Amino acid sequence: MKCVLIGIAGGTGSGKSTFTNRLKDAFCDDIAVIYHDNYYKKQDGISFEERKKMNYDHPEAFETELLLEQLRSLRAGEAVDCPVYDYSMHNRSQDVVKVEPKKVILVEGILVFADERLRSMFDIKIFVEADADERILRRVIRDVKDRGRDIEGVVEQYLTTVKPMHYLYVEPTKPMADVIINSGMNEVAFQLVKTNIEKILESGN
Ligand SMILES: Nc1ncnc2c1ncn2[C@@H]1O[C@H](COP(=O)(O)OP(=O)(O)O)[C@@H](O)[C@H]1O
Ligand SMILES: Nc1ccn([C@@H]2O[C@H](COP(=O)(O)O)[C@@H](O)[C@H]2O)c(=O)n1
Repeated sequence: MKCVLIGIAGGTGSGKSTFTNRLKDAFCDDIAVIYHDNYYKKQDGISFEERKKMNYDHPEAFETELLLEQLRSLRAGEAVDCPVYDYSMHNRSQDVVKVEPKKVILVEGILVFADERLRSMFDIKIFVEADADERILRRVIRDVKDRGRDIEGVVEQYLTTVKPMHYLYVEPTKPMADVIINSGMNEVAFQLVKTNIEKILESGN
């Protein structure tokens, strides 16, 4: 079975997960979805207070080697146990999620195009963009509602690490994408990608 890997990158709050989850809802178990965030390095030996202060927007924050290894396994037709990240603890949880090999695999994350080894595995590269002010406003609401954060902490983290790392590592990957979409809610972009995936799933390879 030929496996098609689709990378979905973009800044924090741009709408990557929104776009990815719409595709997942459309195709359910016919496709696999992997989130780079689940591959943030394990930080068991560091206190919660220390973990809180770490830079989570630098490529070194991720165990990308494990993601590469698991994507190779999936391409070879083997199921993998993906790690699961707990944002409220700033650490990996004890859980794993079994992901079965599929003909189409979506890989989503802020930095999935920043690592050349990962970038070169993608057959299709999509970048979701949104203005920085919209992204941070969405992030404040999401982080407080869903990720156990307070407003002061979100603002401090944004100014010290998220914003500078975005311009150093995320934004420069935008021109590397095959397609740049202006919103995770863009219906035309969604239909184009959906049709493409349908064709891949219908093809006999
Ligand atoms: N175009 C949009 N308009 C309004 N809200 C949006 C839009 N895109 C995403 N959101 C909301 O913003 C938040 C962050 O979006 P998300 O898709 O999780 O971004 P990302 O995965 O890129 O960080 C979510 O609560 C989502 O519902
Ligand atoms: N412990 C952590 C780990 C990551 N983050 C932030 O998550 C952002 C990436 O996820 P998106 O859904 O927003 O793309 C990234 O910008 C990290 O700063 C965190 O806050 N805490």
